[in-house]
Amino acid sequence: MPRFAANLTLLYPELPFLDRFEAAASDGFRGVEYLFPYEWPAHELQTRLKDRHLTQVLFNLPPGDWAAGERGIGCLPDRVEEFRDGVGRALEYARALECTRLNCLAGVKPVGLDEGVARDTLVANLRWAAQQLAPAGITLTVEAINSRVDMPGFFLDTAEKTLDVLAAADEPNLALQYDLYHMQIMSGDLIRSLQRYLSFIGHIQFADNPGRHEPGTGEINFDRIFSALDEMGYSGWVSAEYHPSGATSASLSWLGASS
Ligand SMILES: O=C(O)C(=O)[C@@H](O)CO
Ligand SMILES: [Mg+2]
Repeated sequence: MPRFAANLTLLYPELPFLDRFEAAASDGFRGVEYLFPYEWPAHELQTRLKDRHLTQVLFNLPPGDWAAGERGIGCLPDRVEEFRDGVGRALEYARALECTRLNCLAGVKPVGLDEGVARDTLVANLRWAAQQLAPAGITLTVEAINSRVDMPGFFLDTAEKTLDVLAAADEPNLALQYDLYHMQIMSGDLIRSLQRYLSFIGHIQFADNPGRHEPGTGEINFDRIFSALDEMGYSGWVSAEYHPSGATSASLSWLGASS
């Protein structure tokens, strides 16, 4: 079965954030991720990881003003300096947390911004960021996020668009972040698409659809998908990034069934 990680931003909402590491380890997770580490001192996070022998699997580059609705600044031509500062900040945390994977959010394209300008900006930003991160052994993933339900206007909303941008940026440490929940909404045909894009995938996340809750609450056949990932030889992390429909530990029967 795949190596499962817990997304601590979405899982264990019943606990204060810093207590979620302990809870995830007690439930059997060996890896954790979360959206952003930046509001906590790195040493606080380091201690939680070390105490429970957890691997920090991934976190996102700074996304701009998240509270104001920004969802990344990678495609915004007037924010390149801020993007570059964010890469430096993320690198400091990644070093402290021994994290070898960062994710870049492309952002929502403002209505008046030319598509080509947004794409060129993103390609140049990704190339620059990948080159900064490579000496530290870090892979930069780029996530395709559905623009139908969760992030209207998100610039990269399909695996195909994301791979096109990655090919243009053309750096060896760039990869696709494949979130089964978003891809089910945008295109479906999940197993065939995982097979097709396997060599470009650097990280996988999941939630059932509709609802973005745990496996078994929606239409996705997770037993079949997890087996298929094994059959394909996928050896990376697969992170649970869902809103538990009740207490988190009670939502993990998929983990028990698979370990
Ligand atoms: O919304 C998602 O899906 C995510 O993975 C967030 O971390 C934004 O990247
Ligand atoms: Mg995701």
